[in-house]
Amino acid sequence: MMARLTELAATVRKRPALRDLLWVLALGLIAFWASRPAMSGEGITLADSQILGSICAIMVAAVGLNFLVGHARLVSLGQGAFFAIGAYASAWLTLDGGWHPLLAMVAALVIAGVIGALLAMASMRLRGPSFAMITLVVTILVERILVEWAPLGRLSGYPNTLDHGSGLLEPIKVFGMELDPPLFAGIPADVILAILIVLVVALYGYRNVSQSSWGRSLRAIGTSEHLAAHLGVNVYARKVAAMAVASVYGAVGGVFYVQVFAHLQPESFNIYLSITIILAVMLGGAGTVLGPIVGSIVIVLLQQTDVLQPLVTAQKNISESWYLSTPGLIGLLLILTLAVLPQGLVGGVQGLVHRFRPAAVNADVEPDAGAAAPTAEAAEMTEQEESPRETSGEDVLLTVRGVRRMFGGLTAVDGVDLTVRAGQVHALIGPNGAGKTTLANLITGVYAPNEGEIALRGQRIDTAPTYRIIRSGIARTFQTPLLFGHETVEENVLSGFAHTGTLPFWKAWLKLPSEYRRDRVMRERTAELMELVGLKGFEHLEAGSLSYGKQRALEIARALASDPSLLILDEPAAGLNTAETAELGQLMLRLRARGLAMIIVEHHMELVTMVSDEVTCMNTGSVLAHGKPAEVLADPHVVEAYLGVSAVAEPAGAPLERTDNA
Ligand SMILES: Nc1ncnc2c1ncn2[C@@H]1O[C@H](COP(=O)(O)OP(=O)(O)OP(=O)(O)O)[C@@H](O)[C@H]1O
Repeated sequence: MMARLTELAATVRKRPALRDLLWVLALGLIAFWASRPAMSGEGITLADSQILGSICAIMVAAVGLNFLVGHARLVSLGQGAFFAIGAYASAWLTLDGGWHPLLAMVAALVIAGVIGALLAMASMRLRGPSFAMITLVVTILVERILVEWAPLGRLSGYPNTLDHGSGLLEPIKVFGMELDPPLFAGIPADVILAILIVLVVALYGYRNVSQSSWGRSLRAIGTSEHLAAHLGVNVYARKVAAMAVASVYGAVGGVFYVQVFAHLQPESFNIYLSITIILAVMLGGAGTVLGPIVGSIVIVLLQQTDVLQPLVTAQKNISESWYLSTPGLIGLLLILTLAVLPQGLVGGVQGLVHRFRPAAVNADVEPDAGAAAPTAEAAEMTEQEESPRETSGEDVLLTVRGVRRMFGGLTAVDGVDLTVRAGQVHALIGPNGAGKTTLANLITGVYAPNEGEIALRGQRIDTAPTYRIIRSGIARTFQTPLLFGHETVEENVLSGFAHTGTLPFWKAWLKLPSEYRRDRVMRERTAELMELVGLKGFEHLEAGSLSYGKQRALEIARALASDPSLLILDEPAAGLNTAETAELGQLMLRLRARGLAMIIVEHHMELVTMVSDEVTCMNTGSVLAHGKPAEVLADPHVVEAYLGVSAVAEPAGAPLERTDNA
């Protein structure tokens, strides 16, 4: 029985379409179960309909906020403001504008999305507390506008039959069905059903996005914007889009609210609403798919039912004057939960599952055999690949001409020339502070040169932003590995595909069949890359749990996922032991054999000698020597720059040892 269940689970895991279908079915069943009291003969009580409606409204707003807070790590205290915009705009357009209610609802979402995007454009250069403060101010501002702007003030207490003559609105007619008068409390049965259907659709799209390359791009932004740009993501545009999407989801919550409560008053949309939504995300587990869903249910039940009443009574029995009422108890429970489970309820459970999973998933991997060396298949692949290279070695891929970069009074790179040919490895060496990393940063657009030109295949790239340079065929790794530490090895490699930067939101949301196909291709390629770099069997481990050597291999696999024509490796051997360095050398030779051009910034001279075709030595920002590895490493000026002593005192051609960063 158990074996069958495990087999079944494995089958489901391997079939994404089946898994997604089961997810939607499960959601649908829960929604159906939740709507039954409302649809039964007697009907749902007003109180229960409002609890259910609140759960739906907070849930949809919370999953939208999760894009910002959980994935992109942009803490927004403004989700309540977009909730309010959705509620008021849909009510106002229906009531005062005389719009068809459905059209008014759609327009309300568009208005919220546009306001969200404009706010993002104005504030997205900010991060951390500054961004949170801006969103807090927006929440307060929106509440004040609702209180003080006369046309909206008239909506308070809606439906106000005296002001609007709208005692009983016409039913909404949709697909031949008639929904009971909208915005009118007391007859909410089919309104609840409609809300549940919209909720299931919204959650399905939310899950699709979270698990897609679009979701990965947000997590990349949350980890490091520098990294995200090097994965081909237009960070600014993606943050604006994420804010707009989150705002629309917030507004959907407001639209739900209006339909269920049929009552608008500004106090319902103050800062506590924003706090409730963000708490739902954090309590459930920011960044997880299920977290905000679970968090919303828990927080609304705690706030709106009397589950905590026995605790209040128990305290009162001890002291009539000193006790915590429901809001105080909710606060205390939240603090305790987050103290025990900092990743939230769902995040905490997932963390536990991960802790026990590696042993099972990697039971077939022998720690040292599988871990330290590429598999036999990879070795075989290597032999085939190490046949003569197809590139001529004469095709110029990258040219750097007279590039200069200054930081204040310091010239970090001073008139450097460099040529990298297709399929060749070009090593950049030089003592600490020579300007090597700055040159790599100039090539990938982190800095713009003050003077000079950089061109890839003859096309100038020195004025292009990083994400465009990456998309034109350059990939890189970093001096200190930049990985998604809490995500699996496989997810890290998947984030390297160009799709992370180019997938449109609507395609991620809808997840059309073409996306399933693309996902399968990316996963197959990911498996090949992991085998190539010696990470086979590590797919499901957390990247942060890998050894330093494996982390560097993972960074290389991720960089290779974009299928670059030039790979820049910044000190790939730093922190590796001798065996790991030798393995890295073998990997680089295999990549070179495949025709991949590389720039390697490195201090490890054995590795440089082993893999490079040309070497450029920099010192104090300038090129000191350039040529074949043996010539450059034996150059007395290079020896002197490294050892800090006159080369005359050294025996000619003495092997150069690293003196720094060992
Ligand atoms: N963003 C920056 N702002 C100011 N100074 C910088 C910046 N980046 C680099 N520098 C300076 O530019 C010089 C060159 O630094 P760079 O990191 O390029 O050297 P490097 O050759 O890569 O050294 P290492 O081998 O230690 O990595 C150093 O003096 C450094 O302090």
